[in-house]
Amino acid sequence: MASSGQVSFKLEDHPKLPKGKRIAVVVLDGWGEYKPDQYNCIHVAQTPTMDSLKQGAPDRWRLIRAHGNSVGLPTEDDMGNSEVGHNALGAGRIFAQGAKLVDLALASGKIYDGEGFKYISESFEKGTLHLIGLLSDGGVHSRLDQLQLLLKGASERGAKRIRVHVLTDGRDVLDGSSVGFVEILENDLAKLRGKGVDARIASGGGRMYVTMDRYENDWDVVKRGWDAQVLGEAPHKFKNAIEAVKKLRENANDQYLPPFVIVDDNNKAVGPIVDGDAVVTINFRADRMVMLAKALEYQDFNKFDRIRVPKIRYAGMLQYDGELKLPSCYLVSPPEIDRTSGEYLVHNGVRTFACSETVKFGHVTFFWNGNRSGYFNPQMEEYVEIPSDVGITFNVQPKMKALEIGEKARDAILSGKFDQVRVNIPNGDMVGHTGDIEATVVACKAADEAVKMILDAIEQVGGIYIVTADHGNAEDMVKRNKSGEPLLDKNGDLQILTSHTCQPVPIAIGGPGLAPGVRFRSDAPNGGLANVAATVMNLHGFVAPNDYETTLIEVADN
Ligand SMILES: O=C(O)[C@H](O)COP(=O)(O)O
Ligand SMILES: [Mn+2]
Ligand SMILES: [Mn+2]
Repeated sequence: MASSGQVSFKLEDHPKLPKGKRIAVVVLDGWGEYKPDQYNCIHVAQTPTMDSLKQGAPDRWRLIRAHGNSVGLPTEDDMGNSEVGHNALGAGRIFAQGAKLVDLALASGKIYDGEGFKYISESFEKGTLHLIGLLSDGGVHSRLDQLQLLLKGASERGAKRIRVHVLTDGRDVLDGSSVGFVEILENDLAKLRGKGVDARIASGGGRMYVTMDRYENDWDVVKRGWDAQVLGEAPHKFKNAIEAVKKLRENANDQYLPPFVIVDDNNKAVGPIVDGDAVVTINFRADRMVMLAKALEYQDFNKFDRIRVPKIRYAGMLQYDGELKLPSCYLVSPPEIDRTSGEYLVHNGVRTFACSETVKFGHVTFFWNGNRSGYFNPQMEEYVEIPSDVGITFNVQPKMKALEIGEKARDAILSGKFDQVRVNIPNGDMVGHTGDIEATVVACKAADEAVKMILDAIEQVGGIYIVTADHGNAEDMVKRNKSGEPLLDKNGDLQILTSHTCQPVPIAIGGPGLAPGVRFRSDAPNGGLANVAATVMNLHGFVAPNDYETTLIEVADN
């Protein structure tokens, strides 16, 4: 992080816009714009506040891009996600993201020349190489093709015994697709065995129930993974991973499969992690790997009883937390997201409040600040986390903590202690991921109510609001063919889309504090999430740094 040294954080005054307005920055998670049909939960739900903002188009409401190249992803087919979305929103520039950086490092072979790979390869002679991560082609946290290349590359460079610990997806990809991904992986491992490499799947489980918790919401999730991956213990034992996933899917979907271990003919786990082994967590995205990284790396650790702590060589696919330097070894350097808008604004006297509930808390803090935990200046900032419900799927509580987030934001706005009040409202996304259409409609209504609460407070204090989203999700809940018609599966059932989408997201500005003449420019039709930071800086009365993506607003002469 270039937070000191040569960098000047002084921002120039905006020639026309005043300082000192209270500004609410509202991010609706998973709230895109799509055609209004019965699978568009935002359309079906009662969302009077968001609907009313739309009336301000084109001057005060428009759409912006939130996927593909506009957020630093490898291709235009890549849907947006929270990490890249909030990185772009907060940093004001487009950085090549983890997915792309790993692609490049694998394609050039540089991944094998780095310190991280050298470090783990010292275990190849005597130990086992364990690869742990999300098994899908979702491209949000990891990608199957990258795992396949790494398996090939590591075995060609001396790994003789490899164990893969798979986490099934069904969240960034269709539910049920896990079987196919395990089959592809098994096929690759069989080929490696044909070449004399002892390569097998050792354990597994569904990502939301095993290992991939985030922001310390529920350490039991990580413990279940630890028990299977490290200790070789799980309630379900199978000889074969394809059979395991098929069987466990009878009672759970891909995201929530219980943990299992693969055992040999003597019922002994084939791949616990032991002294002398190497471990790589293959996800490039940070949030859902940080907790496991801590368990693998920290000597002092009290979040759960690890029972046995093997002496391993551990590397992340990337370094997941730049501030904590976690993990200390990694295969690919993460994007260097420096000089984020949060850091600039704090240096220019903007007192900031950020809030969400646990499952999205790091989005408006950690991701917003360029994958950096902690405050830039604790005197100027306050980050409030509202504890999320634990141990449930959010279709059961689709309102989540939206109103509590709204209340905290309202109070922060009214208190007069902050110039910027920033929130993430999670409902559309978290409930959208469950694939439950009815619940997602309830979720969208609750999110809209939270927005109203915040806008009302802005109205009271003569402030400004900017409302946007990080990517699509709730606006389309079915898989479609190229002409946009819903697709059915082989049983004739609708194929429910649990993942994000590639749709654009809305952005709206307003409030009594908005200076007369402020409107969206018409000459930035391709504007995306990265243009928001400069826009927010303008509304605070500053000009954004030169290398930031351009502002979305202009001040028309009246
Ligand atoms: O981690 C998740 O929940 C999904 O893979 C992506 O959702 P998010 O990018 O909105 O967090
Ligand atoms: Mn999101
Ligand atoms: Mn999501």
